[in-house]
Amino acid sequence: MTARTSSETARVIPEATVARLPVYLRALTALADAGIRTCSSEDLATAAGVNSAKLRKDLSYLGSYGTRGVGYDVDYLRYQIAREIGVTQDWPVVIVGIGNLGHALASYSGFRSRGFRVVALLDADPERHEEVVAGVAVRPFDDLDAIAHEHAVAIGVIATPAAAAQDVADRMVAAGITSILNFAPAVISVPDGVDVRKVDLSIELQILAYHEQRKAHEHARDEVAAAMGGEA
Ligand SMILES: NC(=O)c1ccc[n+]([C@@H]2O[C@H](COP(=O)([O-])OP(=O)(O)OC[C@H]3O[C@@H](n4cnc5c(N)ncnc54)[C@H](O)[C@@H]3O)[C@@H](O)[C@H]2O)c1
Repeated sequence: MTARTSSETARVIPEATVARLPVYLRALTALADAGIRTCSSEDLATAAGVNSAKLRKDLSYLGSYGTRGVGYDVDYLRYQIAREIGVTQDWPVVIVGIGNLGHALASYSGFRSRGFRVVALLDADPERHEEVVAGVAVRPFDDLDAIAHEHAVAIGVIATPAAAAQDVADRMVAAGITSILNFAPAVISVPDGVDVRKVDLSIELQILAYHEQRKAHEHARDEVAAAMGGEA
């Protein structure tokens, strides 16, 4: 998604910082759940898995600098980040394609606790209609327009096969949806003003495979070097 601006100050936050804000929010929630009221930037950086200089720079975009010797107030920083991301408000979401992945997404309780309310599950297959997943009935895909308008839906999730993804995206855009989370392995085009985020776990696995391969090469090289050192 594009960088958000706060309604109060209209600052533009770099995209890389925006991507880390939810990580800080999750880390702060864990600290708050553990009863921790204040934390240093080092504590928070460790909990979030980033370095503390980067964390301080990121939080400075929110106008949050902490208090010298005290650190950050956990609850207040949570509120500031949640407000910046926009999760202090309720976001109605529709999920299209209620197969294996759609079921898993629809059943995930973590969306609601982060401010995302699944208002509808839609599928083109009549055999899926009237099934209820996590308390929400699966409805015909053709109901998208009516539902999007009724609930002022801004965010749509695509969990259909790749071949259907562009058509689903077009229908979402026509229904007034301006942010799309696409799980289908397809590149979709959307008009200006519509944000698309793509999630592809197989790409993440391939990145890990690359690192595994590099580690294996380094290990083999070290072994050869050790063997040659032993011969000398
Ligand atoms: N991004 C990831 O990491 C990731 C992980 C797993 C699966 N996927 C992708 O997610 C998608 C769904 O996978 P799945 O295993 O749930 O598939 P699935 O076949 O179990 O479910 C797909 C559902 O989409 C529905 N559908 C098909 N065309 C439609 C249309 N035009 N409008 C509305 N609904 C439609 C089908 O009826 C079906 O219920 C696939 O594209 C798959 O490649 C992505």
